[in-house]
Amino acid sequence: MDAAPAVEVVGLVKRYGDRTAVDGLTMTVSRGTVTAVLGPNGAGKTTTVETCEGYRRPDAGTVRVLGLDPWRDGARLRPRVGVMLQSGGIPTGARAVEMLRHTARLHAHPVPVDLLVDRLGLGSCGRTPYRRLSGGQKQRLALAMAVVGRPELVFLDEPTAGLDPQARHATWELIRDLREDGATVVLSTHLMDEAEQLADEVVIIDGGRVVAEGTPKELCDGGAEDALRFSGRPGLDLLSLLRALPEGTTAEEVSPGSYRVKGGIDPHLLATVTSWCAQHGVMPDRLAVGRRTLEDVFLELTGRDLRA
Ligand SMILES: Nc1ncnc2c1ncn2[C@@H]1O[C@H](COP(=O)(O)OP(=O)(O)OP(=O)(O)O)[C@@H](O)[C@H]1O
Repeated sequence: MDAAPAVEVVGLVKRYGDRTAVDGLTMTVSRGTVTAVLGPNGAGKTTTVETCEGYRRPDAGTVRVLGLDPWRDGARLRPRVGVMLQSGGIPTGARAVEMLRHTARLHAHPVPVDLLVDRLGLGSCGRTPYRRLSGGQKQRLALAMAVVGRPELVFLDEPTAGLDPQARHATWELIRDLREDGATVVLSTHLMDEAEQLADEVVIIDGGRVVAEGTPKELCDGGAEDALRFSGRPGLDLLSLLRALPEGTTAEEVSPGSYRVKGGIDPHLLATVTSWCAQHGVMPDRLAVGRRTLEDVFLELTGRDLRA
């Protein structure tokens, strides 16, 4: 069997005019995994993924997808790779399920269309022209089109953006089943719970480079002593807080309005922080003690929350 990784990107550089969107990015996606690509807006996720899909040519570096060059070997890769686009590519007058049946016929062993229609709740809009579908219906149709050919590798760009919770869970189940069947899934997302729920590996991109990668557990455990975290209004007087805390404690504002206190976390320290907040009219929102969440890791690395 072909042992090449599903995706191997080495030193990728991509520029738009004098703007460098991807700046020496290196990442590997192992076969049979779900990898979440996270990053703030403008980090270079879409450019990287579009290069892997063969839509963009690298300015430097190499990209291999299933062992092939997506720019040159597009024709060989197309039947093996599913791509979910955020928009475009579908004629506006085409009827949803007809489009899906048409796509299925192009593949040797498609997933039964009725099954997909049922699982993604597309039954009610089967005869609706594409232009009349709601945003969520378009999104689900794009997902169905990406997976109907049983691809070995699927790229999903924010697959659940704008979906209601029910459709989101149906999508997550479908992604889990794809992995169960041995497919590799690369998904870009803004949703931490999506990454935490689905991803075997997480790659965090910022400024066109990978700033962290690993399993969600590795990323959350990495170098972290326990800390107390809370949110409040930005710009709290941390010197005043520190004066109330035992020596050796640190307190910082990791991003505007997000605070982290480290060192000797115990009930006494927790009480001191909440009492300081009470004295200063601060409601410590999302107060938590313990291991970092993926969201904390992201915030600490990029200084921004995912939607910033
Ligand atoms: N076609 C283009 N022409 C010029 N600049 C572009 C183009 N596409 C992207 N860029 C710029 O390249 C950088 C990376 O953009 P990219 O879309 O890859 O980031 P992203 O991480 O996918 O962001 P988002 O989460 O907002 O989709 C940004 O600064 C963006 O403005």
